[in-house]
Amino acid sequence: MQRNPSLRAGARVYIACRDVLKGESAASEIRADTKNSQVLVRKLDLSDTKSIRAFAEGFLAEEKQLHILINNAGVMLCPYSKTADGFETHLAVNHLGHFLLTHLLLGRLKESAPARVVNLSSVAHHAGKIRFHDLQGEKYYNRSFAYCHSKLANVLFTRELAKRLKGTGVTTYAVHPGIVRSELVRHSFLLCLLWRLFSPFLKTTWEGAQTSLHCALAEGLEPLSGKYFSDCKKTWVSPRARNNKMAERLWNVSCELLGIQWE
Ligand SMILES: NC(=O)C1=CN([C@@H]2O[C@H](COP(=O)(O)OP(=O)(O)OC[C@H]3O[C@@H](n4cnc5c(N)ncnc54)[C@H](OP(=O)(O)O)[C@@H]3O)[C@@H](O)[C@H]2O)C=CC1
Ligand SMILES: CC1=C(/C=C/C(C)=C/C=C/C(C)=C/C=O)C(C)(C)CCC1
Repeated sequence: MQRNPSLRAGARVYIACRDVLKGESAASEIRADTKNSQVLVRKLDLSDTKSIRAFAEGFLAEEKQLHILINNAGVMLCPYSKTADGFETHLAVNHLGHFLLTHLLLGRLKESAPARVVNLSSVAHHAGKIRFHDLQGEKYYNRSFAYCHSKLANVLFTRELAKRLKGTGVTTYAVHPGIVRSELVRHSFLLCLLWRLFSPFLKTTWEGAQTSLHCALAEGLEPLSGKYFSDCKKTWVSPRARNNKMAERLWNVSCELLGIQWE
């Protein structure tokens, strides 16, 4: 696949990011590469519900259409911390932030249907559990498992969202991008070392983007809404990720935590 396919197709793309300077530098590269000037950078800090609401408000005022939402941002192996809203950081950034953002933008996605929501998960979801009795990790915290739990939440969110979106023309997919040579390992000295040593065997960021792009752009994926993809193919998920009761409970708890009502 070529670089930046949706931009080459003439789409307007928003880079929603916490570091606007970093976003602008990426946007300049993409503009130069695609000759499409329609790359816009906006501030979005997924660890802060105020920032998510401000981004969504600005976006909805600016844009009458939204066809593809890629919930890509993620953090891994963070030392224990809570966000301004009082949520454990992995849960907040990797799950609740995307959950709230999708909720706020869903009306526009429905109006623009056919439309798609792509949620970045991970093979790490296999080791995840939803610890409803201790969602904020106050009783027990392990930073590797905290990441795995949040990535399971991404698969369960995708599953429940697909169920609720049936018949709307909006479909959704969960993605494992592969093991990618990115900055995700920044909090672990050991993984930074492994990533360097094994760098030639890891996917490049370009390769890592292909499954997300496939789910966002490939024709005929609508019957697979709610499924999990790796290497551009529907792939097996863990038994917990197939648990509809767990998906529904996580949905309800997420709404309660965020103080939202999702019909
Ligand atoms: N790399 C891999 O091997 C794998 C990655 N994944 C998933 O892929 C997705 C992309 O990760 P990857 O590109 O590898 O990792 P990177 O760390 O390179 O990219 C993650 C991005 O998320 C952004 N981000 C982090 N916190 C926030 C926040 N609070 N608000 C807004 N943006 C934020 C980062 O912003 P900033 O640039 O400012 O740091 C960064 O741009 C993640 O969801 C990850 O879990 C899944 C499986 C394997
Ligand atoms: C042991 C080992 C590796 C480690 C892989 C790990 C630890 C991957 C974790 C990936 C995660 C958690 C991705 C994010 O979701 C390498 C570097 C592949 C090289 C071969 C030896």
